Amino acid sequence: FVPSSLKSTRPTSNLSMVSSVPKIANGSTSPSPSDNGNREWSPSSWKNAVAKQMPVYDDEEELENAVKRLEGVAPLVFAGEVRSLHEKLARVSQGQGFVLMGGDCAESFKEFHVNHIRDTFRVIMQMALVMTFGSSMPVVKIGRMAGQFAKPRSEPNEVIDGVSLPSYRGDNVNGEEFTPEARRNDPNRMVDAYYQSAQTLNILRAFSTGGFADISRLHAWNLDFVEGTEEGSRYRLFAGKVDESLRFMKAIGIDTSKPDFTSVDFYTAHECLLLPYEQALTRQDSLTGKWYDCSAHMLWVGERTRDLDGAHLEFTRGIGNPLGVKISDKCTPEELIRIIDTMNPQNIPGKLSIIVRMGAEKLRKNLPGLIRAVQREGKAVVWISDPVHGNTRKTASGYKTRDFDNIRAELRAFFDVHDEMGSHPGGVHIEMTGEDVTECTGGVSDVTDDTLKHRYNTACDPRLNGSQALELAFLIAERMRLRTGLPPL
Ligand SMILES: O=C[C@H](O)[C@H](O)COP(=O)(O)O
Ligand SMILES: C=C(OP(=O)(O)O)C(=O)O
Ligand SMILES: [Mn+2]
Repeated sequence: FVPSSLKSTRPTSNLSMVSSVPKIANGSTSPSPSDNGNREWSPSSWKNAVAKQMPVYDDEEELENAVKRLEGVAPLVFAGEVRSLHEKLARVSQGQGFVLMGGDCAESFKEFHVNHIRDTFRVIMQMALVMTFGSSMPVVKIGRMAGQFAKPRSEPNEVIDGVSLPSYRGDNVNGEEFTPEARRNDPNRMVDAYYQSAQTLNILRAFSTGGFADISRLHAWNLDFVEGTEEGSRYRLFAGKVDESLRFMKAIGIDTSKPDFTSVDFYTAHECLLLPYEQALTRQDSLTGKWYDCSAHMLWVGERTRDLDGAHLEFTRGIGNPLGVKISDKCTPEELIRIIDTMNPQNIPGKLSIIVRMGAEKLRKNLPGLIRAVQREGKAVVWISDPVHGNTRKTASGYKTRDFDNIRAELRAFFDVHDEMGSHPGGVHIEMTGEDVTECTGGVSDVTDDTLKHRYNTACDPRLNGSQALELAFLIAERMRLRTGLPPL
């Protein structure tokens, strides 16, 4: 199955996208019409709309120079990869598969290390294995990685002991440290973020195809700190069953050393927030004339910037990548349909994912109406649950945290509502890390308000640790299993 828009696309060589680099700093790029809607679109047409959450830079020339440098760098992803993700998402929109998106709330310069990337990648692989084996459905694996830097904030300023400074907006904008120097918006950080993303993607590609993801090595994927937990034992039990299946396959003559068994398709995504960066990485495919944002395979627009007449929808409506949009309880069914019409005017399956994040209670109340509107209008979307962003709370001692029970409750509500509505629960989007952090409370790892301080390392929102993430994977596998008519695990 291939989405119709992709069928008509002539095959491109990977190099076809590095041609024609748009100029943006001086606004001299002549807009070329996009086939995505009737209005003229260009990589810089977002500048005519209101861009919320955008850092203001105090030195225009410094910004222009940084953007120029980025216009000259190599794209991080290529058209063929983007299309292969699109095809997989199209299948999910038709009920065949499940999306797993996960990674840090904010990648940081300080936390950058190959072990950090490896551990997150490994937990995503473990989760995917549990979900695929448990549900007998393909799982599309997407990392919130290699570009997830910019953060929208609730407050423009942060006040500590009577001192007010601009809020931290992600390492590609300013620094976390509470000093005027660190909190200055520095456009050169975009260039640093690009190079870090390139390194991250390089090692992710190596992990995906170089043997690390070989399914016969899955016992080696165990994480030390998951070992002693109930999730660890459940995972080992699963790994044993998969091993047995592999031995059976070998016995009947299937070659399990083939790439199907030894490598995985792994994609990247991040919030499309910092538009000068995204614009500079947007390149035109010389064969098809389509524009792609080559900073990631998939981009999503956040809850705070999804205004119909805003810059973020203007930018994303013109790019060929699969898109997502975050939706809270503030979004009405009518508004959702207008967002869909803007971001996916041709109603191409797999093009748009609706990432719902509102907390269990509000979700049970609001999601049915949103699904009903989508069904009535015949829109092809992928429904994804982000069960973390609607469940953030502050502890008495000031830590931002999330309770595992609330996250699990939102995920259950998501599955329940889709069961009632006859629609397909298409995926999950979580903030997680493979490390043994103490940022979210509860779950088998039993973090409490008092122990949050032990390993609270996040640069922004609290992440699930490896065992909490695995626990969610088992829950998802169980629910998907029931839907496919398989007996409980
Ligand atoms: O990751 C999402 C947002 O950037 C984050 O939740 C905002 O957090 P804040 O409410 O502390 O600004
Ligand atoms: C900013 C984020 O989410 P939302 O737009 O849902 O608040 C995020 O995913 O980090
Ligand atoms: Mn977040």
